[in-house]
Amino acid sequence: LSLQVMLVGDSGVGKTCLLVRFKDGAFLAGSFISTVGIDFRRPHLLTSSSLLLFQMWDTAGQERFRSVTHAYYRDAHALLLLYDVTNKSSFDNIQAWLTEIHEYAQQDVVLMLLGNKADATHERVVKREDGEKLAKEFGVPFMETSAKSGLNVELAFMAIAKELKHRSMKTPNEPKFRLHEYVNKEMKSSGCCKS
Ligand SMILES: Nc1nc2c(ncn2[C@@H]2O[C@H](COP(=O)(O)OP(=O)(O)OP(=O)(O)O)[C@@H](O)[C@H]2O)c(=O)[nH]1
Repeated sequence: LSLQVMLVGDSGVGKTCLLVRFKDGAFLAGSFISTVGIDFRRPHLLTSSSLLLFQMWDTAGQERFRSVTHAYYRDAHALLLLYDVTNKSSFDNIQAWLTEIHEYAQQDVVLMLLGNKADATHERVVKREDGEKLAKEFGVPFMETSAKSGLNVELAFMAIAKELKHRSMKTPNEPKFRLHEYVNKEMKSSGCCKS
């Protein structure tokens, strides 16, 4: 099963880093090299019952590459929409990203909202509750992630994979996979004080 997954969101929110963390288990520290146009990677994920091949499209967040990325939305099975919890405008732009997604992506595209850089406690300006609220408003699953610490990275990709796998099987007797419930159950809190 080959799944086309696209990472979208403002420039600098950590799309490339999240993908590298998932693929190689490493964090790209230091200088920030902005993605030009679109970057293709092919990691795979082993679930309990099968090997899932991901085709990952790491898109450029910069405005000047938007027309390039629009062309790819149509083929995406899933979209990971990222904002940066240390950057308010990346959060404020989520609505605009959602409008764009509705315009260009397939109607049944699997969508998940991710608040990245959850490790950056001191620089945080967007509260987790704000992310949760926005996600609820738009009916999309949400979690905070960190490409730096690895928080929820595997889980985000695994949740997407499970959802897509269930959709592709189309076996009527199989209980429906509930992405929201799975995410809520499995999600690790990034907060210090939640029990
Ligand atoms: N603290 C922290 N920094 C991060 C995290 N993820 C990414 N960064 C930093 O944020 C900067 C931008 O990361 P990228 O992954 O290149 O951002 P991008 O979204 O791919 O940007 P474009 O390619 O321009 O769209 C880099 O300096 C990273 O080191 C994270 O989870 N925590």
